[in-house]
Amino acid sequence: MSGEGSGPSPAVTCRHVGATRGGVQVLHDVDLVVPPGAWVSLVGPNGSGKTTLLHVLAGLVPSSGEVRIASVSPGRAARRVTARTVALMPQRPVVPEGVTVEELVRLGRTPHIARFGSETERDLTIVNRVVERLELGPLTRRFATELSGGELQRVVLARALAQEPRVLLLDEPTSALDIGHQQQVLELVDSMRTESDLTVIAAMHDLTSAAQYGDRLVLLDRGRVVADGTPAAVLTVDRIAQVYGARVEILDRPAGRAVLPLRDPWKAP
Ligand SMILES: Nc1ncnc2c1ncn2[C@@H]1O[C@H](COP(=O)(O)OP(=O)(O)OP(=O)(O)O)[C@@H](O)[C@H]1O
Repeated sequence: MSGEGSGPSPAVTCRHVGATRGGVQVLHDVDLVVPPGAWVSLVGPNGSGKTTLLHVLAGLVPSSGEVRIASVSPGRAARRVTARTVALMPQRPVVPEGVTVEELVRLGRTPHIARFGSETERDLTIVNRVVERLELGPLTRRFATELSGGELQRVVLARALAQEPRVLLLDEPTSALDIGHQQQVLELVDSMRTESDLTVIAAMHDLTSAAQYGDRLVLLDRGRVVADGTPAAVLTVDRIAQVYGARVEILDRPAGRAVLPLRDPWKAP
């Protein structure tokens, strides 16, 4: 599962990566090699370091060890170069006042526009295509600050996709979405992944979605990778009990592994 060997160059390489937040070490010795076109679901309890790892990969948080996205070192390369290679859909997007949905999505093209240049026909075509695929047409003239949480989440994903990155980092991409939009968004990302060899690394709390969309799961616990493999290898009843302190049943379905939370039968009415 490492993606090493004689295949294509990895899309993502982390070797012995560590990171501190507020003076505390929150990532320890993370090794991760991801081939182009893979979907890696990053799972783990609250505070286990998922967002920190995504921010390290996006070059937003300094780290020790080696980090490469394609041939770019995100913490060291110029921001524009990094932003043409890797896009982050943040968990808590910050939206400036007075910016419309269309303007926000168009901001995704900024790293591709020459300094002092303006948008080309191609930039506008890409923005329109993303808006159409996420069915955002009716929202384009609205102010982004006035959207619902789920609407904003889809707009922020559109901005990241308009960036045309090689690697897309998603931080809880469906946390504010209803069940229909969850499926729509995850299917869309998956089809863009297969169409354009996009590499996806998605932090997800929903273990069923993580297993059904990810061909590989990386489980973090207290800043360390404690399991890395197929959903079937990583998601076991015992491991979920140990890492999350949760009681679950595992269901194997044609679409993949499903994780069903169960109430303690002694406490149920
Ligand atoms: N800016 C910060 N300053 C200080 N500590 C931080 C900061 N950001 C994160 N941390 C701490 O780093 C640790 C890892 O946080 P992180 O957000 O990466 O976890 P997570 O797995 O994404 O959590 P969640 O599932 O709750 O979103 C936590 O203990 C968190 O409190």
